Amino acid sequence: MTTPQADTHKIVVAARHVAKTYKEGTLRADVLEDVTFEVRRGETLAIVGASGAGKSTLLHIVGGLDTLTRGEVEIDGHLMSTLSDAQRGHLRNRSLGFIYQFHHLLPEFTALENVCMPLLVRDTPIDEARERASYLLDRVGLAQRMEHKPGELSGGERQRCAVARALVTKPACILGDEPTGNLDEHNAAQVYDLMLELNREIGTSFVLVTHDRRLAARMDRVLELSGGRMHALTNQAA
Ligand SMILES: Nc1ncnc2c1ncn2[C@@H]1O[C@H](COP(=O)(O)OP(=O)(O)OP(=O)(O)O)[C@@H](O)[C@H]1O
Repeated sequence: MTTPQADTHKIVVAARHVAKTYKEGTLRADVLEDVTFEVRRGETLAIVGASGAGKSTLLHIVGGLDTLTRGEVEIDGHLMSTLSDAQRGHLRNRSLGFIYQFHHLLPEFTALENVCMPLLVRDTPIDEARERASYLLDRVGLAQRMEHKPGELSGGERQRCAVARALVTKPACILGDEPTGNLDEHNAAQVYDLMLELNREIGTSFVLVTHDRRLAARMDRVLELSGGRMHALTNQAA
């Protein structure tokens, strides 16, 4: 079995010369001009940048949720552009996990059911799904909250549940768009602690978009998106 430390040279996400232009009638916005970056197995990367710089657009493209105008994206060794829609969907489900600013948990299901869901849709036997989901909920400090529905959890607890749900399939990389943007400083730091702990334990890479330079500085590398391009920043606390 591959240990988290092994194979750290493997590239799990690569964006090469990615460009994105939005066109609506005569309006044209060149949001991404030439974006290139790579993420290695187990690496944590923060993407910062001004509002409107194109961070969410980039994450959507990398996650296969939006199309690019030019360039290419490779996930876990597969070039997205060479895949059919079904294959792309399959790759996304198998290799990527997503965490958003708002948890997107299903309100009518318990925390345990929410975390089991990504495994059940892949036909994992229910007992195995429950065991894996319970383990992760325990790891994010929700062992006593598994039977609670999202409405019965605090904001921080809901976000920790979303972290467990994103990691339950052991994806190669998690993409997070302001995953703690809705939390106060204390809860945001706690969720980052957990993500970094689980990153070390499971070996899943993280690419997180954040406005918070201090949280960004806790990642292995920080890249700034500006002028439609990526710029490496020295990683030091703000
Ligand atoms: N579907 C769309 N059609 C046209 N323009 C869009 C569309 N989606 C985003 N844009 C524009 O692309 C630019 C980048 O938007 P994006 O949401 O990627 O920025 P961001 O860096 O994530 O910003 P923020 O930090 O405020 O969330 C913005 O100017 C936005 O108005």
